[in-house]
Amino acid sequence: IEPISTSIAVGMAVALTGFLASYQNILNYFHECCRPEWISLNRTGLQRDLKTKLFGQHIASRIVLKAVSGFMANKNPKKPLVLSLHGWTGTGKNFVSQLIAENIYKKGMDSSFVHFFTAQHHFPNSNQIETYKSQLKRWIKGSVTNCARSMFIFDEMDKMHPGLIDSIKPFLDYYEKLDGVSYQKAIFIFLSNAGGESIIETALNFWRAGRDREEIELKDLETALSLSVFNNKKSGFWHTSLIDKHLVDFFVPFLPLEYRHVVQCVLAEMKAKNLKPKKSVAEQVARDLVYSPKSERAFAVKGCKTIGSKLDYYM
Ligand SMILES: Nc1ncnc2c1ncn2[C@@H]1O[C@H](COP(=O)(O)OP(=O)(O)OP(=O)(O)O)[C@@H](O)[C@H]1O
Repeated sequence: IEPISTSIAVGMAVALTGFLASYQNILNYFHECCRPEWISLNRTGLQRDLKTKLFGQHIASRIVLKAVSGFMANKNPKKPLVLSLHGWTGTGKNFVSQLIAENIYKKGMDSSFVHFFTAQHHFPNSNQIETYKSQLKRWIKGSVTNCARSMFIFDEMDKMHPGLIDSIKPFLDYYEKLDGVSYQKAIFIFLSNAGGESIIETALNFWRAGRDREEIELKDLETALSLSVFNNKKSGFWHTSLIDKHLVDFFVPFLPLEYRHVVQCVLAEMKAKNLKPKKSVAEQVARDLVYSPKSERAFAVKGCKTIGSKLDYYM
């Protein structure tokens, strides 16, 4: 072996390795991949967003921050994080999922590791359940194989076929590995209106008693989120099966929104649209919404849901 050519060959190999490593680094820098540079919790960011962007949801805010930061700080979770978000329409369930995604994934909801399903859009035909089941299972397995820190959001959970929910149950469980894949670092978020009416009832009792909304505690809503409530035909079946096996880690109640929260939503929407926030216009928009019960006008029937489109009309 000739020493000079050997040194040149070794030198070239080292240089090539170095080049490939830096090329990989550059690639990772520009192209989303399953690494901490792209996926890691910004706890301060999540805390700030929940405090400043989410209105009227002190309980949800607290639970979500604790649940997500505890889970993400755990290097070896025993099971995936499963959150079940409940409440009336337009109260912020999708919005909170978005805030979670934005503070974990650099690309937020646009991340290729965040998967969003909605019952009526993705699984519309009940006669195709078997196809949906195998597609969904394959999708979840493929995604988690690709990246353990994947997030799955299921909207309109109360409209999902029970068979489909059954098919995802194994992924939520305490298995170390399922067919060679570990799901323990994934996050599953279920959104539904189930329990919404009972949450409103509790909030209304506080309102009528002239008590501060912030005084409402999770334990006050426990009945609303209890099995007995979910156990009705309309919204119950899926929950029973998940609760029975203790697969849901946190039930997160969303309170109905009041006039003052709607005003905050309108002002936030103005800011988002680069419009100069005008309180008088925000109050006008909020005043023109429908509230329930009619006599007391306690809670906005559609929460903050239609604000975006309404604002165009008022400005
Ligand atoms: N509590 C809130 N704080 C701030 N903004 C809110 C809140 N609730 C709703 N919004 C605004 O209204 C929009 C619609 O709300 P969102 O989609 O989160 O409602 P939802 O609870 O998921 O309703 P649904 O049950 O009908 O799906 C959000 O994108 C956000 O801009």
